[in-house]
Amino acid sequence: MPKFAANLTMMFNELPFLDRFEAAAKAGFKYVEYLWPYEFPAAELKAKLDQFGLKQVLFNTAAGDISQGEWGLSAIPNREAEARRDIDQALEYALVLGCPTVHIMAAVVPEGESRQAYKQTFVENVRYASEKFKPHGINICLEALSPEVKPNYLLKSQFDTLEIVEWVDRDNVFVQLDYFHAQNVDGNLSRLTDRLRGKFCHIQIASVPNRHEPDEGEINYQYIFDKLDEMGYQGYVGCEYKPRGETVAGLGWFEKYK
Ligand SMILES: O=C(O)C(=O)[C@H](O)CO
Ligand SMILES: [Mg+2]
Repeated sequence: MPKFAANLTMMFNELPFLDRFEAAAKAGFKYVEYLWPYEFPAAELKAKLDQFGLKQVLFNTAAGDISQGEWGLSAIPNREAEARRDIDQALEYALVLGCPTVHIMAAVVPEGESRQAYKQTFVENVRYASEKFKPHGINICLEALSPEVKPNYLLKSQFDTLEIVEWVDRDNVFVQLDYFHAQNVDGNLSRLTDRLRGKFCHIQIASVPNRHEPDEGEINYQYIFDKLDEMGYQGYVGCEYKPRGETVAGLGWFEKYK
């Protein structure tokens, strides 16, 4: 049965962020993920995890200056020093939080820039991170984002991500298989899951097209969850969706998994 993680960035927005840990635990979650921890001291977040018996299973490297359209620095040529500081910071947080996986964000590729140069830079920074994280048993995942969500992001298709993972060629670097983006770009989710077998270490879910709870829309998630069980998938499934309304009211789908 899948191990579901509440995404505290997207869910429980009725509450201030630091109150979402208790809400997630009360709703029956044992695991949490969220995009970025850096607004808070790692020790404060760890105390929240411990207070409510939660395990942190994923977070991201810093996004850069979102107001300037940045969405990750690790693929931007000539910004390697900043990217590697972000990677080092992510490692510090992962060690305090006891988090097994970090999503290294790539970058948006501005019109006219060389995608190949961005890919090369990303590979080199991910290899740097792999070496730093490996002694601590921490995995890295890389994620494709659909253009409707993040236009011109370096990774669009799951096969863009697979190309980078195989190019990096390190045993602690994997695909972050977000079925919302995968359905929007690649489709054919069952065959895609088979093709990525052994290459993904973290999954995220949301309905398509509205990115709500997984109990609506065009993806038959029960079929996907059963397939993951049959494959023996042992990772986590991040609930990275925007609740239709009040978060707990939308958790009927989750009842049978508690
Ligand atoms: O946008 C997503 O789907 C993600 O999982 C990243 O954390 C942020 O782009
Ligand atoms: Mg995602």
